[in-house]
Amino acid sequence: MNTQFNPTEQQVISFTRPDDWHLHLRDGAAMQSVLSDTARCFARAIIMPNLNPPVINTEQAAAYRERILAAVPDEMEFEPLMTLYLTDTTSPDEIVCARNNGFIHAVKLYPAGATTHSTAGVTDISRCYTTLAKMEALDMPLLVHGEVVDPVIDIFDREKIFIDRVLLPLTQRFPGLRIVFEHITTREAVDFVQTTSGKIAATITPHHLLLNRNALLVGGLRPHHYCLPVLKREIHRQALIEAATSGNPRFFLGTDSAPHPVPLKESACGCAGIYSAHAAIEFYASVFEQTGRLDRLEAFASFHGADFYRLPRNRDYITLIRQPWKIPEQLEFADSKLVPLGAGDCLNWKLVT
Ligand SMILES: NC(=O)N[C@@H](CC(=O)O)C(=O)O
Ligand SMILES: [Zn+2]
Ligand SMILES: [Zn+2]
Repeated sequence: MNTQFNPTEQQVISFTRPDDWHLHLRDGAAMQSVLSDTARCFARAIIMPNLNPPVINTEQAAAYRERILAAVPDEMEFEPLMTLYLTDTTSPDEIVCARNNGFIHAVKLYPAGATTHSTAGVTDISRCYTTLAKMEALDMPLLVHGEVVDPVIDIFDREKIFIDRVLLPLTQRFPGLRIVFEHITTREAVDFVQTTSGKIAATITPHHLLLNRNALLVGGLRPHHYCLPVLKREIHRQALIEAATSGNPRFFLGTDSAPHPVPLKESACGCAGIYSAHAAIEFYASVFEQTGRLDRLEAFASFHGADFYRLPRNRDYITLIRQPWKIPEQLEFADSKLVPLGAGDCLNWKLVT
């Protein structure tokens, strides 16, 4: 670690307060222990609905929103942007209800069995066509966990194949539907988002920018680097870095911060999910700095997502200073602990709070 002062290096960055466009807050005591990590930095976040049981209607989303707001520490401000979990039986009327409610900003598609808490997800997208048509008509965005669940498809190919089998046909059938391809992990996903004529954007996580699959598998199995979609080869990580730092407004920040307690990660069958909220903006800053594109961090973190969701950009600012600090090995998580992304590592940037 080089902590010597280098006068040619930028020491402070200030920019418009960012939002997190993909976040798992969980519920109850678990939510209570992670919420301030997000609220210290982000003004708003798109809240994933994969609770157990999932958030499938407007009433449940409104109640969840109230629980989140009640858990925000007094000295912080934070706006949860709610989503509904799409099922085979979500009705067009439910979309109308969600749209009229005003707090619901999107509907999330989990292919059944694709990821954590997705058993109630969609078994066949054609069952949702009338509901998707209503979303298109009411301009309600669809958020997508983009992986096929076909057991014969290799796990490293599940995103790529999802594009051809599901996403491309979906954009052709519903050209007016706004879609966010969540937590993209492959060069193919980057290419698709860049070139499609559909109204598509994508979120990119800090862990997929920082790590390739060696971080999961070399030198021993590292369960805290296991997430879905699973980490990919270095060429894919490079494509994601290029996309995130390109200035293209179709790419924006979404941490997919997904906390799980240590015993469920360090297990014979460990859960998918990486926790990054404790240092999210600092992780992104280090990636953008390494690429020589700190000047493009603000647009990626604070403008592109708000513009896509047609929400006003935030008006206040955050400041990061160059101050090396060590990420804790563990954090409290309800009555357990979690191991955060970068545990024990040093970060050069620190958010001033
Ligand atoms: N990303 C993950 O690996 N896990 C997420 C679910 C998801 O976003 O797919 C979770 O809820 O734990
Ligand atoms: Zn997902
Ligand atoms: Zn997620």
